[in-house]
Amino acid sequence: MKELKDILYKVAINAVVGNTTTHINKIEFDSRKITQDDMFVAIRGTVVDGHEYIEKSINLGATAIICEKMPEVLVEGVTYVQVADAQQALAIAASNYYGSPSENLRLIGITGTNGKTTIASLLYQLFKKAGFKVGLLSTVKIMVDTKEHKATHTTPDSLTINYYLKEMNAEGIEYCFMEVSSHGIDQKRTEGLMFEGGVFTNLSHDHLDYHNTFKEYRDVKKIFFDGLSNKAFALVNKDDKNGGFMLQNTKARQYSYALKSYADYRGQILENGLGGLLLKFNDHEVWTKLIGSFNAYNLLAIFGTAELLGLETLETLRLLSDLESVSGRFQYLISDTKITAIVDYAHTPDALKNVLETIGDIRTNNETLITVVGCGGDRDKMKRPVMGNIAAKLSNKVIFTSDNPRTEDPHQIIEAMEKGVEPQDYKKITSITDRKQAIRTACQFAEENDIILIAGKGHETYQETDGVRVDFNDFEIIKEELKKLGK
Ligand SMILES: CC(=O)N[C@H]1[C@@H](OP(=O)(O)OP(=O)(O)OC[C@H]2O[C@@H](n3ccc(=O)[nH]c3=O)[C@H](O)[C@@H]2O)O[C@H](CO)[C@@H](O)[C@@H]1O[C@H](C)C(=O)N[C@@H](C)C(=O)N[C@H](CCC(=O)O)C(=O)O
Ligand SMILES: Nc1ncnc2c1ncn2[C@@H]1O[C@H](COP(=O)(O)OP(=O)(O)OP(=O)(O)O)[C@@H](O)[C@H]1O
Ligand SMILES: N[C@H](CCC[C@H](N)C(=O)O)C(=O)O
Ligand SMILES: [Mg+2]
Repeated sequence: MKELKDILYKVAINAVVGNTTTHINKIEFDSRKITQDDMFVAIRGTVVDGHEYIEKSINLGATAIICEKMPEVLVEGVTYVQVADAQQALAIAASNYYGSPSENLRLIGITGTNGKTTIASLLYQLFKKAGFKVGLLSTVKIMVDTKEHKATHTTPDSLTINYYLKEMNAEGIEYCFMEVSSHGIDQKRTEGLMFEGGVFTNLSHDHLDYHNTFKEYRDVKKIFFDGLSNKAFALVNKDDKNGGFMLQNTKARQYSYALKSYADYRGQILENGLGGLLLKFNDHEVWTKLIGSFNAYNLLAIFGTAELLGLETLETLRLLSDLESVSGRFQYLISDTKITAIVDYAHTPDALKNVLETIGDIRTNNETLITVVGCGGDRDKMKRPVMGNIAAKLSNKVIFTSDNPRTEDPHQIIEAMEKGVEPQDYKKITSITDRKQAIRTACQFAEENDIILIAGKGHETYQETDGVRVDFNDFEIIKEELKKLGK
């Protein structure tokens, strides 16, 4: 129980009707979860308007309502608080309700199109290895030091974020690394959090179904850096043309990392093979088990962050070489007949191109590269032909298949991917809607030393069709299928 006026501390309020000394049991933004003495925050969503559920939430016991528009009929005994932005109000209220937990640990946010999960997860691993208690909020999972919780979003809603940060406080956690998605920024999920640092990875075509234009997407990412305080640091990838843009209006101390230009944290790839990466960071050589040139960027961002957080350089370098790959991020196995199978979460054109080029770089002989890939339903339709094009161009054989069709017809998604394929690549492509069958076919095609890439679903342990999720794990399936075929 907390007093309403304490929960509303620093919330920009336009009007109040009723008593703000009333006691609130908990905060909810979904009327279906309301119980007696809760506060309901009405949010205009992408599907429905939460204002339509005000009456229902009062019937269920809500005694305080936060809304952008006052209802026409006000109920006696209920406190109504009108705000300009309910999502922002929710985030600030959530932080107040849980006792400003972000101020009691060192919170680092990682944003950008690709690399967030990799960087956040590896920073978690690195700081754990350095002996600290660490928290992680990521696409793959939420970690409260060693306790694992299921993640439903890359950046959860503000109530969930603050709930876990509070858990982290109780556990005595010192560092927390979190992914900050563009949806998260746009929906103000991270508003009111005290970040000690922000890291920018890169920006490329993604989520244009949600953000309409690339400019809008880029501007949303910048809002995160605009919001950092002068006590925070901002670390950006200078090789990305939007790196500098992110820093234009930030109050934070500014740092950069780059492989191709001069930066505070400079990197160079000395060796790049299936065995790992040999890198030079500033003047130090470091060997890592991670593979792929894009991981050189991720590792450099990690190196810079660790330095900015005060870890000792040589200790950081030692820990970097100990890091293990993140689940579903260039995760690979080599079979008995020396077929290399790689599972990767590349689900954007840029990520797919990167992964395929990376495999191209580390191929030693002329092995056949077979790619199995699909595109998710109810997501950006523009990326489908682009991904189809890239997959066909950069592989020897391609099997187009389903990712998570969600509510869409899988055949139509595959057709859209096929449309991007150039005539000279037609002969490389096969389309098999059933993902398991597609993986099996790739295994049948593969001969000794060949490489199979299964892209798009990475760590996911399900496949979603028509709102139903069935167990599905690319890595387990490829392992099984290769074994069944005696390969
Ligand atoms: C498109 C999108 O981002 N949607 C998010 C949004 O939901 P919404 O706007 O659709 O909500 P809505 O259904 O219109 O409902 C509006 C309001 O009415 C309320 N409501 C609704 C029904 C009811 O009976 N009673 C009621 O009170 C809802 O609780 C909500 O507050 O707000 C919800 C609460 O925070 C999110 O869970 C939901 O994420 C959905 C599930 C989602 O799929 N999001 C994805 C796209 C996402 O956020 N992805 C990013 C990462 C992407 C990436 O980088 O790859 C992420 O951070 O995970
Ligand atoms: N620095 C990078 N630059 C480009 N591509 C990358 C980079 N790091 C990882 N990738 C590729 O992008 C895919 C997604 O990586 P990761 O999960 O780390 O990104 P993310 O930003 O968390 O993505 P999401 O928004 O989907 O959660 C990886 O599977 C890999 O193929
Ligand atoms: N966070 C991303 C993940 C996409 C992963 C891909 N497998 C898909 O289902 O489209 C999203 O929800 O858009
Ligand atoms: Mg992620």
